Amino acid sequence: MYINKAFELVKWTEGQTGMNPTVGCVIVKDDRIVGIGAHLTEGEAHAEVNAIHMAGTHAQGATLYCTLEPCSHHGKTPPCTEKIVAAGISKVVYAASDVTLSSGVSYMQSKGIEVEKVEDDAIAAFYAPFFTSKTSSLPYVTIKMATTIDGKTADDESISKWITNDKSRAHAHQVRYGMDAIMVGYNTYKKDTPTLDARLYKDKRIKKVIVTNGPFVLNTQDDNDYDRSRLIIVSAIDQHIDGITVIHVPRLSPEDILKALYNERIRNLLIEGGMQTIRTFIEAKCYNEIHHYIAPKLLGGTSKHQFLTTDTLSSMRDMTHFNLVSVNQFDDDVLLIYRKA
Ligand SMILES: NC(=O)C1=CN([C@@H]2O[C@H](COP(=O)(O)OP(=O)(O)OC[C@H]3O[C@@H](n4cnc5c(N)ncnc54)[C@H](OP(=O)(O)O)[C@@H]3O)[C@@H](O)[C@H]2O)C=CC1
Ligand SMILES: Nc1c(N[C@@H]2O[C@H](COP(=O)(O)O)[C@@H](O)[C@H]2O)[nH]c(=O)[nH]c1=O
Ligand SMILES: [Zn+2]
Repeated sequence: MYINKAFELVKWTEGQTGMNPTVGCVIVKDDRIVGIGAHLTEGEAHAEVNAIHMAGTHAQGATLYCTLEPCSHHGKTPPCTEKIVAAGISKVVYAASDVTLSSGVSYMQSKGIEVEKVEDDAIAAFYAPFFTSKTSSLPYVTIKMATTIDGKTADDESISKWITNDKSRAHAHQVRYGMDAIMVGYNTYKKDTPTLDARLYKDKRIKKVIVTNGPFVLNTQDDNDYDRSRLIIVSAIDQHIDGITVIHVPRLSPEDILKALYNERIRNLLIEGGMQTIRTFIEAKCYNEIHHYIAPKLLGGTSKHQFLTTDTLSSMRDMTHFNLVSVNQFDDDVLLIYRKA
């Protein structure tokens, strides 16, 4: 139960720790919370250190609950395990193992601290993108699309607002909130001038990435009211645009685009379309999850704006399989979340 309180702190501070994971920590003594802490800013104190600071002398003999295994390495700050020992904590409970760093568990145990790992599916799922990205040095890629039941993403005039209902779109904003960047193809940018923010959460931090063969020209609407520092243009041609980050990726392959975005400190990437862009990432197998919102509507027509068309039809033998992760319902809409099998 206290581990869930530590996870609440993670949800409050999600998205503000740059390349570091968001971590929450609660210190409990005699069934009373004596310290709480979160990692608030990259380069500054870790969650455990903030919680220990708050607990003061109450940390002596207390149990520390942390969403992530306490670190044991000298990074931008000293190891939390040393602070935990020095503070006199007698038990540490954590949920997610830090697979990218050497473990501090045996060090804490050697100092007489009881250490327990609890299994928590929600916390494990929360950290999976972080560790996947850190071990691959590529962003964790979520592809999102909103379609009718016949798989259409826009009408004949390329208008797509709106296929899904308000609740689905509010959920999509919640997903956006956890992202470092949202990417669309140039056609979607030209057609929609999407804001690609999590405005329901008053979030202005997420980068907006547009992929183009170039040259890129800013839409009038963006020219007037857009914070240019949020824009990243991934372009096949070298181009300079005042106040905007333009990354030159000559071949524009999904692999090269992802490497370039990781170098821009993007760990968690949402690709929102359009379907030409999504197709190149699906065909190159450059994604980790697919979020498919389906509205109970039909648009009909041929292959135009069909969410996925490919040159060849797979055989039963070599078709792509997915694992269904979850099914969510928003009034009449559904959201299916898949991962590669
Ligand atoms: N329902 C939904 O979920 C969504 C619907 N939409 C709708 O989809 C429509 C637009 O989709 P669509 O026409 O498929 O286009 P896209 O938005 O996918 O844009 C395609 C263009 O992006 C550039 N591009 C993207 N990736 C690459 C790459 N890897 N290599 C080279 N160029 C790349 C190229 O532009 P260029 O060569 O010109 O530089 C390409 O022609 C709009 O009507 C929009 O409203 C969009 C998003 C989501
Ligand atoms: N049409 C459609 C979506 N479309 C996506 O949302 C973008 C607009 O985002 P914004 O300008 O931030 O509100 C649009 O360009 C496309 O990427 N999303 C959905 O959840 N449901 C929908 O029916
Ligand atoms: Zn630490």
